[in-house]
Amino acid sequence: MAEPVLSFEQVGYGWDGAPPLLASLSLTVAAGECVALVGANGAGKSTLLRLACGLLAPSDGRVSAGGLDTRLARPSALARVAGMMFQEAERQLCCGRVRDEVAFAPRLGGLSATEVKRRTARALEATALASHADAHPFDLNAGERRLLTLAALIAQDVPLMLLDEPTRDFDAVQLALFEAWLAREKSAGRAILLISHDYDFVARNCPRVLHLAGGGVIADGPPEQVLHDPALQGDSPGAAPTLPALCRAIGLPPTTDAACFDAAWRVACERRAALSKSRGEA
Ligand SMILES: Nc1ncnc2c1ncn2[C@@H]1O[C@H](COP(=O)(O)OP(=O)(O)OP(=O)(O)O)[C@@H](O)[C@H]1O
Repeated sequence: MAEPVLSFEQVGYGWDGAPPLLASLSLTVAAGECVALVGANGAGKSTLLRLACGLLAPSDGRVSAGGLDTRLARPSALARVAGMMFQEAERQLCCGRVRDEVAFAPRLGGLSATEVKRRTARALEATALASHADAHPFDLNAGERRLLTLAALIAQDVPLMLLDEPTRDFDAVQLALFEAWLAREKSAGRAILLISHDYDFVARNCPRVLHLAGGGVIADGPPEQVLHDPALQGDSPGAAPTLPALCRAIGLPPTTDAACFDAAWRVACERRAALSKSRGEA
């Protein structure tokens, strides 16, 4: 079997002076997987993403990204295998022009001027930012700034992308663009680990969900299963995706697929009508 793009082996991590945040945590993410990391505020999700790309080093265990031990690999080598979108886009923007921001990683990676230009143009096109190429990043709106961080990752062209609440600034059009991009990346074999508190988004886009709580992964499975775990509901009450929550409320098997819901609802209605008829009810 191919080596996973990301692996955590018995990883522990704690901030100085605080109790351990993560303990004996193991997980793997393979090429082509789009995995959501969910859990309560403060569970350690952003910390886990920073460990995954080597911005933090584990106190115990081993983190490997693209086959590199993040504790031992050079930052320049790690930047060729993993890239991260921060929770606040502003915190990772460092250039005065949109096109320079997108070109930053390829340029730093020593690529030829032609390749830097090609990647930059492609990333600006994919994120609908080409018309803003000469703008200052802080003159963009919040969703566009978020798209700019995505463009920078696209230009970095890494096998592992770590996205911290990628959809939080998007309007409906930007969200649709992002979801279309995600679908393409999954089929192209990119490994994506993302954090989200939007469980409808997760149910639509992530076939696998990890629930982080108490320092470890306490559930790992499809959204229908993990997002309805009472433990997660306890962490984030009322956050279950709306369609499965509706199924649950009216006694149908949970689904995130509108067509399946429709079919199950019709069958339930027909059964109910047949039952009423057999009882001689009006
Ligand atoms: N630089 C830091 N120094 C000390 N403690 C920190 C630091 N960054 C985060 N923490 C603490 O670590 C814990 C986990 O933070 P983290 O941001 O990883 O959680 P999270 O699950 O991503 O939360 P959220 O959903 O609110 O973004 C929190 O208690 C936080 O206060």
